[in-house]
This record gives sequence, C-alpha cells and structure tokens, in this order.
Amino acid sequence: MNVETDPIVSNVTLDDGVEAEIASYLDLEKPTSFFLFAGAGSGKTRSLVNALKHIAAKYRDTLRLRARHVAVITYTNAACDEITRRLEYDPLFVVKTIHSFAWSQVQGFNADIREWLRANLKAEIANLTAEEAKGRAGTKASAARLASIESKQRRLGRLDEIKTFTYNPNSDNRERNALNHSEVIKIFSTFLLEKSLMQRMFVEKYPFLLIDESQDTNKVLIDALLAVQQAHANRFALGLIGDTMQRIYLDGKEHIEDALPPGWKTPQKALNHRSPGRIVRLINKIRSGADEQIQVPRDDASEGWARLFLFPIDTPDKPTIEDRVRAYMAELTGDTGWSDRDQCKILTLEHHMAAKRMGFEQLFEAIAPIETFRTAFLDGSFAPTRFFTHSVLPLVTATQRGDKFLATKLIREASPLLSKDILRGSEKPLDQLRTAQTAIDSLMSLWANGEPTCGAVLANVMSTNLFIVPDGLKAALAAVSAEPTVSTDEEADPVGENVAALVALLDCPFTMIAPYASYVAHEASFDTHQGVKGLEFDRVMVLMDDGDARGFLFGYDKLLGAKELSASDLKSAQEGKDSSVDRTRRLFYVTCSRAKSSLALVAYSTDPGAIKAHVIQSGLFDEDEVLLGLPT
Ligand SMILES: Nc1ncnc2c1ncn2[C@@H]1O[C@H](COP(=O)(O)OP(=O)(O)OP(=O)(O)O)[C@@H](O)[C@H]1O
Repeated sequence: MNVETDPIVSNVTLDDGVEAEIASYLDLEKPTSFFLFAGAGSGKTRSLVNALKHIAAKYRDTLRLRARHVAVITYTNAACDEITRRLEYDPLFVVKTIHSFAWSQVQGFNADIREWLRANLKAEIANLTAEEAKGRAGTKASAARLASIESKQRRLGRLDEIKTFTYNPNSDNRERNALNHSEVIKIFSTFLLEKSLMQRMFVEKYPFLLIDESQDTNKVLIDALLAVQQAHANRFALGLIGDTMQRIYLDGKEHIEDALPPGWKTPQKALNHRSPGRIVRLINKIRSGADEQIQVPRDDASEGWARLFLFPIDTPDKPTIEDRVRAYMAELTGDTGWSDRDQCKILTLEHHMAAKRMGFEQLFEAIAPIETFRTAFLDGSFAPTRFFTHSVLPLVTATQRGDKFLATKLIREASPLLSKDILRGSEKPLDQLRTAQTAIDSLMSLWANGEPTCGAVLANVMSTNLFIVPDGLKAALAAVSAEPTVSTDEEADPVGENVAALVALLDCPFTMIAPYASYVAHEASFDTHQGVKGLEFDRVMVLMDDGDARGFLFGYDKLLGAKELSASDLKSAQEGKDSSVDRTRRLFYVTCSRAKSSLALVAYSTDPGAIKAHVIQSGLFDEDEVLLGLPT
C-alpha cells in the first residue's frame, strides 16, 4: 500500500488537523485564546493532552528558565489524576480541580483574605439587619435572621485573631480559620479582577491556562478569567475545552460560546470516536433542538442499537419491567452482557426518581427545588446535609453496630468537645472524654422511641456541642424553636425560601440520610448524568419517569412530545433563557452519548402513544425502534 498515493478510505483521521490548529494557538510569542467546540466522545481529553505535550516539546526550556508553568483545571480529582498520569507527572504542568487551583493562588494572602471576609460579612450582616428592620419581631423569620446575624457577627469578631486562613478542597473545613468552598472561588475571582499585581503575577506564572469541562466551570471565575485574558491578550492564552450541550451544573456559564471576546478561535471536532452509527445519529437529533453541531461516526464504527420502550405512568413493579427490557435487549443485540444488571449502566435522567425509589423523597423535595442549594445538595457537598451524612450518620452507625473504637475515632477527629485546643487547655482530659461520651449517649437515646427526625437530632447535637453545626441549620432551628407569634405577623414576615427549605429538612426522618448519602456517593445501583460525566459504557439503559420527577426541574415528557410546552417554557425560550426542556435535553444528550454499543431508553408516561407519535414524527426514532410495552 502506498500511503502517499492511495485514496483516503477512512474518516478516522478527519479531526487530526484540529490538534495542529490548537498547537498553533499555543504560541508564547503570539498566544491565541480558543474554545474547542466538540461534542460527546470526540476525544476532547486526547486533544487536551496533545496540546499540553506540544507545549512541553516546544517551550519546556524557555518556560523553565523563568520558572513559568502551564495550568490545567479539570472537573474532578479523578480527571486530574488521569491527565497527570497521561502527562507522565511532568512538573511543568499544574493540574488541579477548580477549588484547589483557586486556593493555591490565594493561599498565604492572609491580610487580603481577612479584609475580603470582613467586607463580605459586614455586607451580609447589613442586608440581614435591613431585612430585620423591615420584618416583624418575634416571628420565625426574625428568629432565623437573628441567628444568622449572630453567627456572622461572631465570625467577624474573631477575624483579627486569625493569622492564617486554611482551606481543604476535599473536606468540610470546620475549623474557625477555614474558608468554605464558595468563598475560595469568590476570593480568587475578586482578587484576579481587582488586584492588578496579582493579575500580572498570574499571567507571568501561567502563560497558558487550559480548562477542561469549561461549560460547567463556575461562571464567576470564568468571567474573571475572560477579563484577565482581555487585559493581557498578548501574553496569556486561555483554552476552554468543553461541550455546551453537556452543561449540567447550574453554576456553569450559560451560552459561553456567545460570550467569547474578540480574537478568540473556535476550532471544532466532528468525529465521534465512542458510539456506533445509530447512537451518533440519535444524539445529533437530540442536539439539533439546541444548536447546529453535527457529528459523524467513525467509518469503522458498527451500527449499534437504540430502542425506546414506553409504558404507562402507573405501571406496577417498574423494576421487574426494567429487567424484562434488559432481557429483550440481550436477545435483540445478541449481547449477553444485557442479562447481567452489573454489566449495564442504568442511568436516571432526574434525581427525583432515584430519591423516590431509594426512600429519601421528602428530603429531596425539601432541598432540591431551591436553586442556590441544588448543585451542592446533589453532589453531596451541601453543608447542612453534609452535617448529617458526614458527622452524625457515621457516628450513629458505628455506635449502633457497637463499634466503640470507630465511634471514638470519629469523635476525636470531628467533635469540638475533643479538639486539640480543648484537650490542651483541660486539666483533666479524661473529663472531656466523659463529656463526649455523655453527648453520644444523649444522641443515641433519641432512638429509644423509634427513628428521630433530623430536627430532633440537630437539637440534641446543638445542646451537647457534639459537632459543629453549620450556620444555615442554626438559623432553621431558631425558626423552628421560635414561640409562635400572632399569625398576621407570620404572614407579613414569612421565612425566606432558603430557611423554609431547611426547616422542611428538619422535618425529615433521619432514616433518609443513609440512602441519600449512598446516592450522592454514587454507591446506589443507579447513577445520574452527574456521576457519569466524561465516562463511557458498553450498554446504557436510561430510565425516565415524569411521574416520579414531579416536573419542577425536568420535563422529558415535554421534550419527547407527550405534553405541550408551558407558558413559562415558551417565555424562557423567547427570552433565550434556560427552560426545563433545555435542561432535560442536555441531560438526555449526556446520558445517551455514554453508550459504546447499545442503548435502551425506558419512559413511563401519561401518554405513551403521544410520545411514540412525536418521536417518530420528529425523526428521533424509526417506528420499529419504539415499543409500546414488551412483546409477550
Ligand atoms: N483520535 C482517536 N482515535 C481513536 N480513539 C479515540 C480518539 N480520540 C478519542 N478516542 C476514544 O474515544 C472515546 C471518547 O474520548 P473522550 O472520552 O476523550 O471524549 P470526550 O470528548 O471527552 O467525550 P465526552 O465529552 O462525551 O466525555 C475514548 O474511548 C477515547 O479513547
């Protein structure tokens, strides 16, 4: 075979030119910022690694001479490890998650951090005080506000005692001098924008910054980085890698592609290396509702399978139906892997369904509707629920199992009753241990009369000081504990939605904490789009159940055509805002595009017939790919 003269017989090298294009932007003399537009399975990680290898090959010595580095921000620790490994642990690259990168840049600026916190706390207290002046004294809302003001004032009062601020991206940051996760991002973004010296030092240290999964990177930070890039366009290049169709977190920047400053390049990749032909056509069609990006499958890809199974919403025993769907898929595809649940990836489009099936629906309904809580609640980092999942639950479980050793270890690590300062200052450390044991006994006594509520657990822990309680929970408990006042006052000054949500959380039985904890730790038998970001699986089954979803956030029935769009959906569309249909489309795209060989979609709907007609008419599926029920 003559490589030079033979005609190209395959498309598998279609996107190879993109890597050279990106390499040309990564020029120290004339850096060019870019946003790599590329859909699912297009090999964005490979492009990222190749871009970095190019920089190392061309500029290693030049960069090293001036102690400069190349920064890479990834979404998860796992992605960080993977990229670092592929770069063979090259010290030229600083590969970090967003929080740890932000912290690495501001750590040590203690005086500046203190002033930022002081201003921030003062502003928050001023807001709460103004609200209090407008509200009614003695109400639950007032009790919650006063508790928040008190916590903030206490923190403000102690600021000057703190010499060194700390932060750990992977833990709860319970110490007094610790910053929380969102503070770290805000501080870094503010410093970048407002401190010109920091900006100059930053671009000097990192002439190139590449961000993976940029569609989900915190928008405050992206905006700050775009401003830095504009101010130093001839010395600094920002490379954003991502897929706008895979934006699943609400704090990511919407329409990032429209916000790119002048001079940016937008290289594109068209080949899908992951999925078979049928699935690439399906995800193209799903995507066509949002943008014009079209992918092509590799020439050597197989055709694969995609099937949609539709059942009535009130179908009894859904898990058995889903087992039968897998059996059907095994027969259809000849792939026995479908017969084994563990060899299939079962995804849900929305969390509500998982919450219902796993038994923490009430907890989900309390917190998830609140937009500012949702992301953290669903990834397990929300401080009020983390208090229950990471402080209380492990201790209760260990004690109930009779594992005294573990219980003591947990308390030593996390309880303020046994903090180093307390033990050092105590003349009789044994007394402290006794106090801690009494606090544990008091907590466990709550189970004597059946399962306690989260509120009862919280009140007990507050009274013994067994664990540090997050401020939000203190405010909620203050609201719950406030003596009832005149109802007209309560009506005139109701608690805000955040406090109301936390009050609803306190009403939940504590039994809901364990299944919720295992769900957010991805230990449950089903996973969601968030857990499978960036991953791929041979067989994917996607479960959709609007009856379980209650529709406050998702509406695949609308996406698939069983329901009309609501007035607010139409209004959002007109205003170019994200609607529930847009969100659902993206989740649908992320989940379907994980499949490497075959895909089974299972939907429970109030109107399976309408969905069937719609998906065929819209070209998502062919008639023989949609099954109303299972053949007997
Ligand atoms: N040039 C290539 N040749 C062959 N296989 C490739 C190539 N690029 C990527 N792949 C393979 O295609 C699959 C998808 O790649 P990767 O996960 O990097 O895509 P991605 O763009 O990050 O996808 P997503 O956004 O869906 O997570 C992987 O199995 C990867 O090994």
